[in-house]
Amino acid sequence: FAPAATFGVRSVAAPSLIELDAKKSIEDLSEADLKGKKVLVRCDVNVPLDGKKITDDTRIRSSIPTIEYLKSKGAIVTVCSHLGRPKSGPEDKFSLGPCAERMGELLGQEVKLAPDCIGEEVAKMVAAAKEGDVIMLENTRFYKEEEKNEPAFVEKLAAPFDLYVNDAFGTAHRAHASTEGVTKFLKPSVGGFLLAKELEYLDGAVTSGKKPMAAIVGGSKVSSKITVLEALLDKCDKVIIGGGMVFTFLKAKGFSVGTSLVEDDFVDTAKEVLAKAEKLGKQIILPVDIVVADKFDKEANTKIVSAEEIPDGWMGLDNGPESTKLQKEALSDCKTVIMNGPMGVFEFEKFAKGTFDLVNILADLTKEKGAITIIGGGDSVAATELSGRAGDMSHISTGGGASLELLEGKVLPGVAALDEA
Ligand SMILES: Nc1ncnc2c1ncn2[C@@H]1O[C@H](COP(=O)(O)OP(=O)(O)O)[C@@H](O)[C@H]1O
Ligand SMILES: O=C(OP(=O)(O)O)[C@H](O)COP(=O)(O)O
Repeated sequence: FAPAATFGVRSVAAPSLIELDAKKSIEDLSEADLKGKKVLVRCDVNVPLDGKKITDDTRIRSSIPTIEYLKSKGAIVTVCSHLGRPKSGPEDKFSLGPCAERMGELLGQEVKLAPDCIGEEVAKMVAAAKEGDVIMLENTRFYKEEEKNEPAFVEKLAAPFDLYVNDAFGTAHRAHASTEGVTKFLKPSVGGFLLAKELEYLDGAVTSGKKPMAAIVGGSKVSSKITVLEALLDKCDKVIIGGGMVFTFLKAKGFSVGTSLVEDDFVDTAKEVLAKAEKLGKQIILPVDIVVADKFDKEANTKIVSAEEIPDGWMGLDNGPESTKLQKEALSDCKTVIMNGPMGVFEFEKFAKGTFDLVNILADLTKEKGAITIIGGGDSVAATELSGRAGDMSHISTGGGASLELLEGKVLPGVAALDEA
């Protein structure tokens, strides 16, 4: 790996996809390394919420083995994570309270929520904790310095701890204070079980993935994910675009998109992606019909329109049935499929069909044709669990953007920054 200091906010290309064996894991630590030691564990407990109710706890459940292991070795465990994308400081709706409570239920012990992620109160709580205790710090993104990876903040975050474990696969593509910066202040800095499991599976599936290979990219994080698409065209035979990602592409093609989600700054990127696909002779499958709504509401009035004729004042919130047919046809010969991002606002029943139908298509592809299907991302996994077909997929990944960047051939900064084995 290149030295961590050379990594920016996004990951960088590397000659080999993942040199996991080159990185230290918690299993490389001795009893003495852990007994009575204060361990900062970076998890990704960025779960989907309906108010304060967790609608899918996959990411929390996946974090448990590493925490149990550390406890069993007599460590004092403190978990940190972000939740959502708070814009300006602490906001109650982004509090990690529900995650601490759920983690406590899963561990069968209290997980105390610290009032902050840095500062005196946190230091006191950690100092007073006993072997086997688990504390959760409040949302690291309540400080803008987290995403900026500012050394002064990193130092404060690291201060109460002896060592660091990164188990946040879902955030490993971000070079943030709690995923990358902190490794410069805490030694050893090692990977946890979830991180290792994800990298191991995805490395195999991607480097020796059978062709034809397809990537399905939807959801609402347009600017995060549109930049990955160009590179994905090199790896994949087909790219299916859905969800909120669609409208930036439709705009790039010159169609009107009503009040749909569009990131105007990325219309040119969409044009470049379309041009590259044409040059390479790769298929980009965009929806041909869209379920539109007169407002963003579960009770909105809806109708199905051509993707080329979204009326003024209406917003696209799901794929239409003809689009699903096209997707099914395109996927029918694929041997490896990776999906990140739902096809519509599946949280509202009226806009869930495009996502659930596609999930069924993928599950059938695995069951009936033996295709490798990988579903990644908090909301994509939530939708797959909700549909009851999660068990029929080859792999449910806790990382969406992280999986896509791996598929793209990048080394993730959260992994690159860990100690060499
Ligand atoms: N057409 C759309 N317009 C607005 N939001 C959408 C649209 N389609 C899907 N979404 C939203 O995208 C969100 C998930 O996006 P994202 O975070 O990128 O996926 P994941 O968590 O699987 O990585 C969901 O909450 C869903 O409601
Ligand atoms: O949910 C996440 O990513 P994902 O939606 O790509 O799976 C991770 O927690 C990272 O969150 P971020 O995209 O706000 O940095």
